[in-house]
Amino acid sequence: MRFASVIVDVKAMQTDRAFDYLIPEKWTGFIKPGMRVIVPFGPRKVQGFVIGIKNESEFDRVKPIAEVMDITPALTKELLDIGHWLTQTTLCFKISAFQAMLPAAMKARYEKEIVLVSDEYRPNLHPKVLPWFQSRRSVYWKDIEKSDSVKEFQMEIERGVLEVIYQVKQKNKKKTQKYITSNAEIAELKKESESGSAQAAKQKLILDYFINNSGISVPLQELLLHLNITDSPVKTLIKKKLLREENVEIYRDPYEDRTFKKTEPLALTAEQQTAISPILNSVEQNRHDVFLMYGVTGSGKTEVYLQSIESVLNQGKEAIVLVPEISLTPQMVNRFKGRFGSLVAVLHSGLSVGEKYDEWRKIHRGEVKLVVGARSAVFAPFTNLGMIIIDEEHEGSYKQEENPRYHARDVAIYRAKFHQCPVVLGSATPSLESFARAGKEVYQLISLKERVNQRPLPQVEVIDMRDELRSGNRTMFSSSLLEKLQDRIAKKEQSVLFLNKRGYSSFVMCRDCGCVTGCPHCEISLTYHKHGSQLKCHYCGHEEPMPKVCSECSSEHIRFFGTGTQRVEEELAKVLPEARIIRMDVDTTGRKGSHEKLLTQFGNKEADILLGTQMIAKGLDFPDVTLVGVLTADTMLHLPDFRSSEKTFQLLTQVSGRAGRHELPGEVVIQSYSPEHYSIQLASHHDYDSFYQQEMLTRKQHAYPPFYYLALVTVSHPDLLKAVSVTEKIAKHLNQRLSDTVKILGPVASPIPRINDRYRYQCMIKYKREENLHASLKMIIERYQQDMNKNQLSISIDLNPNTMM
Ligand SMILES: Nc1ncnc2c1ncn2[C@@H]1O[C@H](COP(=O)(O)OP(=O)(O)OP(=O)(O)O)[C@@H](O)[C@H]1O
Ligand SMILES: [Zn+2]
Ligand SMILES: [Zn+2]
Repeated sequence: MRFASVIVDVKAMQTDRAFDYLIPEKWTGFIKPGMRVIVPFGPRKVQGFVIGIKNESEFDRVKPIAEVMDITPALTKELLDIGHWLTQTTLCFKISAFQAMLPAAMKARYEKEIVLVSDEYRPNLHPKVLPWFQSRRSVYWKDIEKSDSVKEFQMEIERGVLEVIYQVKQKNKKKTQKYITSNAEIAELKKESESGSAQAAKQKLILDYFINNSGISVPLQELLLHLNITDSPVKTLIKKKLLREENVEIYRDPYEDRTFKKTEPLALTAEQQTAISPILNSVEQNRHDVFLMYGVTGSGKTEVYLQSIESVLNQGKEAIVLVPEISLTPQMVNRFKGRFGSLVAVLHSGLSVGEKYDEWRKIHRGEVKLVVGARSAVFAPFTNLGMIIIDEEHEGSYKQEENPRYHARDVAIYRAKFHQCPVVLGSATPSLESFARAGKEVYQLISLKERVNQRPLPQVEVIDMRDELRSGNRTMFSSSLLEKLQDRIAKKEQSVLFLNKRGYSSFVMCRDCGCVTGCPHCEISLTYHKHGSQLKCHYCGHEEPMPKVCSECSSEHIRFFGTGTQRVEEELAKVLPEARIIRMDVDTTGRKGSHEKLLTQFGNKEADILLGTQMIAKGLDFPDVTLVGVLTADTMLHLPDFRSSEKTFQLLTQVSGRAGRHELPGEVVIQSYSPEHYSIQLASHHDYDSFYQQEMLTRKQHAYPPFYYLALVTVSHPDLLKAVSVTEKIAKHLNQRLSDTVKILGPVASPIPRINDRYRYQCMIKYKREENLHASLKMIIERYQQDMNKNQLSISIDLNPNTMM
């Protein structure tokens, strides 16, 4: 008898281990580690992952597996191993780790179809499989499941002649395309071709094509284009039964209606050449190195990525490129698709569940060699990885803020060690952690200090907005910025206006009593949305109409403050009526494809000014942009977050980097209420090195990363006293168990003390090396497991928190 060790989908401490299940006779040899199964668990049936197969079980009453969900393993051995590692390093449940590595489409139970990959494989199908495909190309798995041929099917799938497709229910039906195949022996085609009359010249052309490419199945459109013919001779040949047409399902390719102009590798500049050579070296020698490519904005990092990837693909290996969600702009995608065409899969949150799954399938089947994607693309199921690149490596979004709370950089390095291949971390403003590691030679530092062709970095002017106010300017545009905007319009050049929205939004305040309208469920002010004149809570989703009078003092002098992009757009229209403006924010980019449409319009010079939030800060490369204006540089500076200076510096450097990237020189205007702050001053001088020195001093002084590691325990409960008392006990427990070198801060209220009617308390642990930490934190979860299951208590543990919020 054979048994499977299964991790079940029940998220609790007691069930976070493998359970034994009997493998029914007919599934013996079929079930493999990495497959998902349905198993009985208590009175219910739950999903689970098989992590191992064994001949014995130490238990005597072992229940059998009820159903098999996969036909080939969903997770490779490597990914299973990563799952175990994630469990240990992020303290998540094993099941959460495994689920995080699969596309959403595979998290649910969908109908499975088995599809013949190509008609040419039909004659060679296994005799037990062949009858199913005699006159069809696809069969439902639920029909096969009942037969005695499951193992043969599995073999054929592993061989790549059959494919499993999960039918994700979608509004739009599957897409199909007409394919043309020859329907007769070559000899017959030849006979027809030679007998042809003059008016059948077109037919001869087609016949010769199928004679020379025997067995080919070609999309009709492609054939017509290739031979420069209409479809009527094809139809004639189909009527003569010499050809046959068939509708074939095509992938839902989100980029299909786009043509990508093929690009060739550029001749590298001397600096790029120096930068790429250690990377190529590492690729050639299959060595695991981590490179930190520190290159100023516009220094041509992307070209270095592209040519590094080329060397990996030439070796027959695969590569992963991670980019932050927000900079996964069409411009960025175009650069990879333009160079590597259909070898590229793209994964990001803008795709539908079905599209994501289709992209994932291409990776799983080995049809693509490169994936460009956001954070979770680091789990792409490649088996022969040759490189992982992380662009904008300093970005906070590489850290997942829910279980498993992993950082993509750590996963990338872990995978690259396994595959003995390099990791390239790229940024114009590396995170302090990474730069410090490069300083200690844990990472190899590669520097690109100049822009391509020695183009200068833009001139930056910092404006003190308090002075503007004093001199009577009450608008949100300093006179200098306004002048420069006018100048650009006159010269037919373009400008980018950036509004830093994070940590700052339009709130409603009573001018008589100063009362700010807050969310009734969260300790945070409501945000004003002009559309529908609504107030919304960005944490719990609560909505209410804009009040007419103050709820405290009944005054009618109630109005909204702050500068949303809509407000800026309106103000701009007043001071610069002639300007053509494109606004990009969550409201204008909500619909699919609108993001891209707006950028294309801007690229076509249909507007003078691109106005937007974070989403325009990165990755954009427009030749005629010669002015960048930052309206409010300091909105992030005062957030209760030890990274606020670093984030401000990074953001200002990135936005400034959008100006003057091509022939025309660029200029930047930064408006601020605290212009003397070092992160603003040093960003305006493009001085990363000094910023690094200064910020490291502060971090050292206050015992923050990279000098100390952090762990954050957040406790929440509807009852304030309960939240406080649990946090107190946790702090005490940690104090007793951990060494004296550890600093434990708290309990204190979280920066947002209440969300969704739950009070939040936290306790922060600062440590350098602490053997006992993981075990002690695990004990906490065990201790409170019952309370968490039954009494609405929630405890979250974040090792390496990215924000303190
Ligand atoms: N060797 C080269 N020769 C000519 N042009 C180049 C070369 N390398 C890069 N470029 C061009 O220089 C511009 C800037 O390069 P790229 O966008 O790769 O910089 P980057 O370092 O990735 O910038 P950022 O960090 O600001 O996004 C691009 O338009 C790119 O096509
Ligand atoms: Zn009031
Ligand atoms: Zn709320």
